[in-house]
Amino acid sequence: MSGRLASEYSSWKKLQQIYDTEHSKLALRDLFAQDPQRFAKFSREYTSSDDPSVTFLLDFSKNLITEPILASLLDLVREAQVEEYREKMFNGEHINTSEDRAVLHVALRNFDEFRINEAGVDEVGKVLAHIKEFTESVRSGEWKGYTGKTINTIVNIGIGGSDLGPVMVTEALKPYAKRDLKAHFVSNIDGTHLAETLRESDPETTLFIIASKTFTTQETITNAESARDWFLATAKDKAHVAKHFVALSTNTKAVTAFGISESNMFQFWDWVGGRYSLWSAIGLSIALVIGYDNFEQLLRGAHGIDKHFRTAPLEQNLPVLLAVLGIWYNDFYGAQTHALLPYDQYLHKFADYFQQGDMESNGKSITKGGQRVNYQTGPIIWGAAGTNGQHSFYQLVHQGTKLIPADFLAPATTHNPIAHSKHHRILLSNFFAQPEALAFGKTEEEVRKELGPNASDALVKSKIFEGNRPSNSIIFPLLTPATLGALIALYEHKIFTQGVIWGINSFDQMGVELGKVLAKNILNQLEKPEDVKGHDSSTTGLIHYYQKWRKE
Ligand SMILES: O=P(O)(O)OC[C@H]1O[C@H](O)[C@H](O)[C@@H](O)[C@@H]1O
Repeated sequence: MSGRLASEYSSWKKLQQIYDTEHSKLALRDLFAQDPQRFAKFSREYTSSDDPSVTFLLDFSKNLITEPILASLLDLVREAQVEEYREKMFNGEHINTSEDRAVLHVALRNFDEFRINEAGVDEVGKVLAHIKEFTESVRSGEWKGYTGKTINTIVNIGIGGSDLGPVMVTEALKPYAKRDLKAHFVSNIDGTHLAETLRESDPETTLFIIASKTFTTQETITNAESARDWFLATAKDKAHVAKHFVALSTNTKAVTAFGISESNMFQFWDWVGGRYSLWSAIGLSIALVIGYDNFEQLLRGAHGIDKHFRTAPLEQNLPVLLAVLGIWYNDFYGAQTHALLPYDQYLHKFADYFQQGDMESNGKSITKGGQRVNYQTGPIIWGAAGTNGQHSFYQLVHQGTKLIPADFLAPATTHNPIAHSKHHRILLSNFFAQPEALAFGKTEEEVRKELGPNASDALVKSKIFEGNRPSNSIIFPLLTPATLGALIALYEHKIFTQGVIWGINSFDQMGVELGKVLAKNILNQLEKPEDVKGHDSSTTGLIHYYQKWRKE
């Protein structure tokens, strides 16, 4: 990010030229046939320097690249000064320029490395100790509700980054969960979300965790107030709130005004972006569910990738490699989306999580210098756990008109080896088969041979798989807390690298504001038709229609 548009870099221009002259000739079938070393050249194994059990293989050989293309992509990384910006991030420089903030989620999991001079960084250890002490007291049953009963239900109330990380991680690490502690996550302002959760909860044994960086988010505060009303309808005395409500926030004033005492507040800081906050106090629900030690493992796993990202040469640097491959398709091939396809039921929220992680970070069209970009920025992230997706949208991925680069992720071993791991072998056979089918397809000749001489042309054509559809495969031994931490950090730094190349600020989210402001105004106009003012005819018509039906 040098103040210039990415498209002005000579490496970008070179990539455009390579694309124009070579892309029609780039065929995975040929590339593999020509080079028996292709897998060896285009795959890397990561092993954490702290903990050898945290390891995975990234195979990116099924991408539409050659060694010169990869070299040019890495030149782009250099020309965009990604390494300099990476240092700025780790050093706590205020790279979130629009909000004048440091971007230091890496400091939350920094167990041994670097020193940063930023308010709050020194307190990270203190907050972790608070999380440890509190989670141990709740999990052991020492912490009692207002009638002396132990807590058996937690309800995290938060939205966006104060919800998605804890949801994704507690699902992913269910094998490590304390099974007699039920965890619910209420995010939506739709009263249904809270009502259905409260139906399953008992005020005497439920702990509410109000998770909000700003403590001003309309959804969260409204849900928290209604939860408090529900609690007090039984508990009566406001003093009992202290045993059943804690807050995770940067805003002490608003937390205490809500009625939660500072001692029941877990602090974090403005240099933790919402979508990067699961490593902070926002992870309290994770620590409650899987225990503090496992939570710390999650952080340590991420820290291992931080060190890798910071020190590995670009050719070996996994987040950088994922980033440039994404740029190749997004900016030169015109791919609009990127699919995350974990072959692991426990990772069924992984794509949801990175929808915010990636799209809120890189869904920008103005550079840090205020210029409109003339290229594509962040991709649309989507996906679902395998093999379910295969029975729904894979048809389009294999034979549709769109190019959909995808990451396939899978654990080599399972936490649930039922039927002697038969399920897992079937799952993995699909994990191996899908990228193979996407890359190599099925030729007309192969289809004709299979169908025999009497098959109609139309039938033959409908069964052809063009192939040449790129993917990455990531395989790891087992989904442990530390491995999950490493995988999340891998994608965080991929997103960072892409943002720097595109010259955008990956750490603000101005695009979510306008709708909020309009909703506030409309909320005041919902009562009477004559109040509905200042809108277009469509919005006015919709509100009027609602008013015909509204009950209270
Ligand atoms: O944690 P909070 O302050 O309640 O914010 C919750 C979420 O809402 C905002 O609108 C942002 O778009 C998200 O980045 C954020 O994670």
